[in-house]
Amino acid sequence: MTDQLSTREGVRDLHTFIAGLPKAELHVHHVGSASPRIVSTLAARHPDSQVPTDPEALADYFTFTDFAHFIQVYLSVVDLIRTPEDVRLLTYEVARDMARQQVRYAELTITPWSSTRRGIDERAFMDAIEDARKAAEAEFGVVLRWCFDIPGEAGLEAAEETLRLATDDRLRPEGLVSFGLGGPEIGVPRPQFKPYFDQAIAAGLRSVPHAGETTGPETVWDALNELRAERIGHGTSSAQDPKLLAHLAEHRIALEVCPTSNIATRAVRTFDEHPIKEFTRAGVLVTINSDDPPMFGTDLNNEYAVAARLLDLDELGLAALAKNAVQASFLDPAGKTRLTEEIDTYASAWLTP
Ligand SMILES: Nc1ncnc2c1ncn2[C@@H]1O[C@H](CCC(=O)c2cccc(C(=O)O)c2)[C@@H](O)[C@H]1O
Ligand SMILES: [Zn+2]
Repeated sequence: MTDQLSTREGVRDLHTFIAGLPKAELHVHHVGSASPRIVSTLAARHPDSQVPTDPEALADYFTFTDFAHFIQVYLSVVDLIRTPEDVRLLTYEVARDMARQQVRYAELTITPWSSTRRGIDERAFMDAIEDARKAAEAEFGVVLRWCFDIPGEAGLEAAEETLRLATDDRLRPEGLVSFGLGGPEIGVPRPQFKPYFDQAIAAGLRSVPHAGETTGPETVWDALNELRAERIGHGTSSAQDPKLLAHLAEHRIALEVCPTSNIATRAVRTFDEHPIKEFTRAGVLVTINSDDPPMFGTDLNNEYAVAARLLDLDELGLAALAKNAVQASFLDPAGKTRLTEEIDTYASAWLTP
């Protein structure tokens, strides 16, 4: 641990630095970002729901025994989103929470199939997220982009439908940049989704599947070779395969690392066993993300603090991590330059006595 982190003053300083650091987030789920404040509002609209609204009860409810339990609880929150106005409220309020953390740009993973299959009109769904995106940019200064993901466990019908929602010219939202794959990995082999990723890529979307979160490095290879992944969601088990690490580093395939999520879902036992250090040592482009922050009792700022501890980083190291996310993002080149400069300006002002 650095001297700076080992003193109380140093920790506070580093936390203050992180809180003001302009950031980009690449791996964060729409429903998984519903804070207790948002959950309470939605639950008040739909009082028959099982989800507790009291923050203490909610913290208990969001304690998971394993990944399957996490998905079960996650789906109970999905059940709270029943109308286009719920979709708009969730999206807009998530952006408000991001702005409070100085997040300037976020690629938010949305599972549209979960909402349309529950009866929300697809056109109204797209209008709701787009309306929230525009309002969030104008009012909070947060630029949002969408990743539509296939809920893998729901099978090929869900894949087909997600592809249609993502590529039909009459539906495809302006903010959509990428195509993903989420949910459990065990028993859900990645290669079966190849035709859907091929078509999404042909339609101009970028490939960003989850892989290696709950299964081994072969799933990450499948994501690369079959789904032509440009970034990997989690990729935690890549650390078990030195050839894979070298491949990721050489091809600048970024990992979307979500440390607290990995502990909360029991994908990794303890923070000290988290492979993030192996990734950076191998020269892999590491980005820091929060995944489903309120469900895991975290936020993006806390994930940067965790990374600082695990990687022994000072302010410049943290600024470099923030710039990794900009580099690995699907922002246009001018947007990347602007945000990178904003991070550099912030760090130099902080470090200038
Ligand atoms: N850490 C994570 N790692 C992986 N995924 C994560 C993570 N966090 C959140 N997700 C989300 O969970 C969804 C899964 C939902 C799902 O499989 C499913 C199955 C059957 C029915 C339904 C339904 O809606 O009725 C949904 C994924 O699409 C993804 O966006
Ligand atoms: Zn995720």
